[in-house]
Formats: sequence, C-alpha cells, structure tokens
Amino acid sequence: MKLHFSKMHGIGNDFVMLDCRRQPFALREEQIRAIADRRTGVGFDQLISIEPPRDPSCAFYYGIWNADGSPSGQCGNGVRCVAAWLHRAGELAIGDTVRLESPSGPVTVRLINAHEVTVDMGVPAFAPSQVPFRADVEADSYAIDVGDETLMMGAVSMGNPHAVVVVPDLQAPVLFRQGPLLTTHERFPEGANAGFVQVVDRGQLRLRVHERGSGWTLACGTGACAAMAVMHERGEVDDRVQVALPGGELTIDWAGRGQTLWMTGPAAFVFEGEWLGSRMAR
Ligand SMILES: N[C@H](CCC[C@H](N)C(=O)O)C(=O)O
Repeated sequence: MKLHFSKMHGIGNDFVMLDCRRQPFALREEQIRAIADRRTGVGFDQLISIEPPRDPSCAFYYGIWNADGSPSGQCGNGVRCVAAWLHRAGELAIGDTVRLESPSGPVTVRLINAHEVTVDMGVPAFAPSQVPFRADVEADSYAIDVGDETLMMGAVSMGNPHAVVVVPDLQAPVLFRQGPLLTTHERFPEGANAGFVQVVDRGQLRLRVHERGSGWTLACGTGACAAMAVMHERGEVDDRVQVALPGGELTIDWAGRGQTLWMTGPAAFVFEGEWLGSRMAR
C-alpha cells in the first residue's frame, strides 16, 4: 500500500496531511498508529485528511486523528495547515475567506499569505454538558482531585474538550505528573486536552498542553483558544492575547461569551513523502 502525504506543522505541532479529495480515507486505527510512530513510521501529533464536504455550505471537510488513532472534533494548528495546503493545491488564493467543515462543525479560514492564516474557531462552549465535563453547575473554576492534589481548573470546548489550570511555573515537575492524569480523568468522559497556563499580563499567556491522544506537544491551537477563553471569562485578560507555547506564538481575539473566537498563526510545509504500508511497520 503506497500512501502519498504532506508533512506540515503549526508552530511545532506536526501533521501528516492526506489528500482524500478523490479517494476516500480508508486507514484502520492500527495503520494510523503505525504512521504516527516516530521511528518505524512517519511521526505526527495528528493525521489530517482533506476530503470533499458533507455540508454543502463548506468547500472541503477535514478529518482529524491523534497519534493513538483516536478521532478529534477540532485541531487549531491543523486547520491553518489545511488552509495552506489548499493554497498550494491551487484551491485557495491569498486573501480568500472560505468555510471548511471540521468533525465538530464549520469554521471559516482566511489566508493572509501562503504561511499565515486566521481562523474563526467558533464560539467557546462552557456548559459542562457541552465540554463534556462532570459538574453539577457551570462555573469559571472547578475543584478537581488529580492524584494526591486538588487543582482549580476551567473547562471549555472548542469542538474538543479542554481543561485549563493556572500555574506559577510551567517548568514545575508536578505538571508532568498532572498532565496525563488530567487528560484521562474520570470527570472528562471523552478525555481532555490539559492546558497549564501562566498569566504574564492582560495581553500575554504562556501555555503548555498535554494533548488527549498525543501527549505533550510543542503547541495546541485549540488549547491556546481554550486558555484565553477561560482567562477572559475570569476577567484576567483583554480581548486580544498573544499565547506563547513551546513551539511559537498565536494571536487570539475574543470579545466574550457568545462571540466568535479568532486565532491567527503560521503554517509550514516540511516534506512530501510516501508511506509504504503496514508491512513496513514493526
Ligand atoms: N488532541 C486534540 C486534537 C488536536 C488539537 C491540537 N493539536 C490543536 O492544534 O488544536 C484532541 O484530541 O482533542
């Protein structure tokens, strides 16, 4: 089985992009995991398919799978790469604005240039049932027992579930214990992307994310949106925030509850290749 792919990244969050405009996506979960393997496969944080739309109001559909083979409803760094990929495929011109269909619904992208994209990431959803997160009532901060500690966290969906925890130090070793525990915590029935955020000032956040299905990544686009939304709800940041992740920076614009949130950042091509099929896996 030969599979042509494009390797891309969005501030270090890396992707294998599959052109499924003319042939259906047909990978089994174990094949997705085999391609994700950073030694015997290609290696990626997420695999993204580009397919014909299911929603006629959208130009294309994109599918998202984590390194463990699990599907996701949204990928912020990934959709910027989809826009850049479509530009290079001649489907999108610089300055164009187009609706793309994600598994959690449509988003609108605008190509600023060949490597910079702005995305309407939709409206952040805070109701526990929408995250989903087990809580009796909605709050801007929840106490949650993680290991032998009780953390205070925010919960929000950007089309995928996020936990957001404010920390004084992003290098604290305790994060590396709490991240995986939060991602698989029983109060998140569908798992969670666990974001640990430091508030620098009202216009700057620093963030690390332990992603559901992929672990610690250099960047998480929906995580940056989630962190900004939670801190904005608490009145701790302004309507425009620069979010610094280990792999780079994103600009997030959000005017508050019920409004659309915008994310702006880069998308980069790395190489083209061919995956020779599971017979090459270990
Ligand atoms: N791990 C996430 C999907 C990828 C999110 C991230 N890479 C982004 O840029 O938003 C999840 O299972 O919901």
